[in-house]
Amino acid sequence: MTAIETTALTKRYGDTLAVDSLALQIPSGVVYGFLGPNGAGKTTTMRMLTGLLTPSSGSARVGGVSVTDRDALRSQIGYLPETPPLYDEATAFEQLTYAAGLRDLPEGPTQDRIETLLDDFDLLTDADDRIDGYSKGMRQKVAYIQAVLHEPPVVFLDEPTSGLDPRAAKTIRQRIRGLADDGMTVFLSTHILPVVEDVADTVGILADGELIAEDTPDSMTQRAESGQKQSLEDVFLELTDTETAAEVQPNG
Ligand SMILES: Nc1ncnc2c1ncn2[C@@H]1O[C@H](COP(=O)(O)OP(=O)(O)OP(=O)(O)O)[C@@H](O)[C@H]1O
Repeated sequence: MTAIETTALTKRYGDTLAVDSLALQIPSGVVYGFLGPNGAGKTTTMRMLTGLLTPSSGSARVGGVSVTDRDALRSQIGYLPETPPLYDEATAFEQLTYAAGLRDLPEGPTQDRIETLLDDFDLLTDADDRIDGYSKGMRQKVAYIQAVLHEPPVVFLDEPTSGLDPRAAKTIRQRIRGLADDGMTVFLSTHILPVVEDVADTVGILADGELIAEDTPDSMTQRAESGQKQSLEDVFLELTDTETAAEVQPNG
């Protein structure tokens, strides 16, 4: 089944073409690494795919639901945005219980699941403290749990390891892989390329709102001429270097 499908998806902000006729076909059960330089249009794409921003033109379906059908979309997706929506005055327990309530999750099993997830991220002993006393990494952990609590078929993660210590970052990496292995689809945007190299099944590179490359990490990093491997970072820098790109233009 196709988890994310976009057709000529486009977003303009005045004269700025932020996303330009994007065509994606992402099957269920994969981790899709969505890369691009600053300002490439990644956040704009994710906001359209999560129903937070109306496309200027084109269409998109997530979990079989049109992104314009926001009510139906809510149960299909989880979203960890760059700036997580948390209530500073709430404790982690309260925040997650509230999020579960908004989604009508059954109380008993959900409380157990919240506790298990908090424990997995070493947060259980802090779970009754207010979020305004949390470090950036602790907030990030709560926001991640909130995004996956209802086990949505498709989850969008924007820089999920931001502010996390190496152990917590490793836990998230393993979980991302685990989610996909359980059949969920993970749309992952990050500037930390080794994370993508490690967990992604497919990598898409966006530049100036256009998808300029899409392949498996292995194929992308295999040098066609020499047969040698290069890093995903090298590939990214080569593909998104506008000066190099201009140099290889015919007659350029
Ligand atoms: N609300 C807005 N109003 C006007 N222009 C915007 C708005 N949001 C984004 N843009 C512009 O759209 C383009 C894409 O921005 P976007 O935030 O989607 O990029 P990004 O790939 O997520 O960047 P980053 O990696 O820096 O987070 C940029 O040129 C940006 O200036």
